[in-house]
Amino acid sequence: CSRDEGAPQTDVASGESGAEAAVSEAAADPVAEAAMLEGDGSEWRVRGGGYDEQYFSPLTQINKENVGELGLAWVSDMDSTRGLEATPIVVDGVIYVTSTWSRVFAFDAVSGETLWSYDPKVPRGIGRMLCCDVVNRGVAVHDGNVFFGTLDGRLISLDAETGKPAWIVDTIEDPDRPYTLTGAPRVINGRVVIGNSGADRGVRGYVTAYDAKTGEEDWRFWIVPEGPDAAPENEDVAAALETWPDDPIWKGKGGGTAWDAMAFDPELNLLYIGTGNGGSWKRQRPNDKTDNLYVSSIVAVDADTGKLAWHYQTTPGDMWDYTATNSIILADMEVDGKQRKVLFQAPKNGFFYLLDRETGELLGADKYGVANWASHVDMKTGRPVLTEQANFFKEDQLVYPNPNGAHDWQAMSFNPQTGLAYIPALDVPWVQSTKPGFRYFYDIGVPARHLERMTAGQPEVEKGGFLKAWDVANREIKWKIPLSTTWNSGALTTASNLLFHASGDGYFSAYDAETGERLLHLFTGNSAMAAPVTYMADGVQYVALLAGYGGSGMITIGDDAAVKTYENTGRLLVFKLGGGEIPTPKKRETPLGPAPQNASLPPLGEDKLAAASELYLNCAGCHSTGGGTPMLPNLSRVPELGKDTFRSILLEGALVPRGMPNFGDELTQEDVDLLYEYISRGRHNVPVDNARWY
Ligand SMILES: O=C(O)c1cc(C(=O)O)c2c(n1)C(=O)C(=O)c1cc(C(=O)O)[nH]c1-2
Repeated sequence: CSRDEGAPQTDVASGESGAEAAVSEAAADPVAEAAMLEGDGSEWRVRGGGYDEQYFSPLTQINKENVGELGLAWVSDMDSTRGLEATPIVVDGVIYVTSTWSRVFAFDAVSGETLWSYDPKVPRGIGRMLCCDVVNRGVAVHDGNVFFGTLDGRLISLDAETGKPAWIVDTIEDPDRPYTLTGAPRVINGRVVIGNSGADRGVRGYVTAYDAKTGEEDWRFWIVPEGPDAAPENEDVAAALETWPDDPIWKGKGGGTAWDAMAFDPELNLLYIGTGNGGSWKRQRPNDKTDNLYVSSIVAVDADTGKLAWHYQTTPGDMWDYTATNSIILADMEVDGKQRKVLFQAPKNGFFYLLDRETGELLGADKYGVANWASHVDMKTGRPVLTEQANFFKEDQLVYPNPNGAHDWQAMSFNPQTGLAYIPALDVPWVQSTKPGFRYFYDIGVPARHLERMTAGQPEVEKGGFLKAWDVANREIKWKIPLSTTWNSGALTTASNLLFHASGDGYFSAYDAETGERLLHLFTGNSAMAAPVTYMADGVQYVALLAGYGGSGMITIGDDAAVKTYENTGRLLVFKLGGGEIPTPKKRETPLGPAPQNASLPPLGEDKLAAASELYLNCAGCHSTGGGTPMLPNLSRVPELGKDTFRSILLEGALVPRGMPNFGDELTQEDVDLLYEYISRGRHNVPVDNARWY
């Protein structure tokens, strides 16, 4: 990690009335504050449209009859060709949104004019530490300030009007550990709450609350213990420690990082946090005996103290990257004849969980996707009943879901009128293996094989990407829409019973939220991942979509993805009734796909080829195989650069300023020369065994 480059400064202003006074003042009436933030829906002030994270808007100007008339109001270039994941936040006529490399933009919500932008100058070498692209999931806006996290772990408060920093704090506990940060902060009771990322590389996850006025740290919730020999910080950590093995190997690396979902109930004053996978997917945590709390869990903490109220672990002793960081939605509804305050989640593991959010009582756990790692959840114990496929140590098993889950971070939405939750879902298997593979994972090999080969002879399931409507109270799928790509956008639903969604094939669509009938199908030419939002300005309802493909879908896009034909030009697209034509991004000069191998060079020989393809796994995590990814340069141009330049890129970091990390500490010159020969022969264009997830 090159944290020394452009190192974060701590610049904590001392608030006039002191941290405590500021926090308690803002917390005076959390219920009234939550109602104010949700308002009448004309703004989109908090991430999910409200603290309940429903991604539901009460706006009705756009309805089933007129939605077909949507066209472009304005479009803004996000200066990015990689993944864009932010939910736009709309306050006082301004849209605040983040781009790649944790940059923030403020646009006039009506004209699209750029009001200001802020670049925190994240050290570009950090790309190597990230599991899933140089993404950011957006800002929080509160009381005249814009808060956001940076890839290198800073939390920054900007003046909402000018974009100038008010304070900057470093949220990273230990700069020598491979922490990163991609999630959006939430402002709750006058505190800015933020988690972090890096579980796959071995960090100890935590969530911290800072005073919104001053940046002073107020409380921290440790998701996992430090290690078997370390004194627990408090009784919640002590309780968690009981569920970990007495083996120093997981020390400091337990994982559980909270990198996306949070929701808040102001009446109960409980903050709900979704936690991530274990720091090692296997081996180091003998999970047959230990649950590894609070990994892959929903934890409810007191919003003023960070003290645990209850927890529910969706995947005890997780070994499959089955994070529970996915959307957590709060609603009040009748379940089995009883009115309940519920919370629900469709985490990666394929089960839809319905909980009483006051107590954590499990009310339902039902498969919403294909999941063969567990047969069912025992409603008495709340635990999944594992199948043979769950055995990590048995080679070549086809497991559903894969590590992108049956649903990843893309926002699920909930319409209280239809009672349906809309899940951007995928049913795609993978093959887990303990053989060495991607070196990216700090201690394990998790290669995958070709889906076609591995699924031969397996029972047929309908694989692919879907938009699924889940009846929350009745605990069943109502309908699902098949999509031609597996990696698609978050969902938005409105009081007109509309459902908005964008797919990887470049279409922005609206559906009847009751039936799933498609009412709008607009070609934008952009593959999108982030959730659309809606707002009103000067009596006009707008729908905004941030579009730019990447994230962990970067190496797994389907053949129909628009980014194969069009440039992955990051854009904020804003629609209104009677709007205009949508200009598509520029077409690629050569559509992406496997390029020919170079037959003019002598073959490498079996041993060298095997060694080179193993080395290439270092590259494949981002650059993929079979012709490269749409987000990063196609390595077929490497021979044009020549061997010396290739060496200087990999061993000296010549392209670090452009986001290509330096591998000088890991690869030798001999390795690099071998890679050069491999790529020069076009071998990286051959989709090799073990080099793709699916
Ligand atoms: O364990 C982690 O800390 C962590 C972090 C992130 C991230 O910060 O983006 C992702 C994941 N895990 C992950 O498991 C995952 O599927 C994922 C997808 C994406 C994305 O942006 O598309 N990020 C992440």
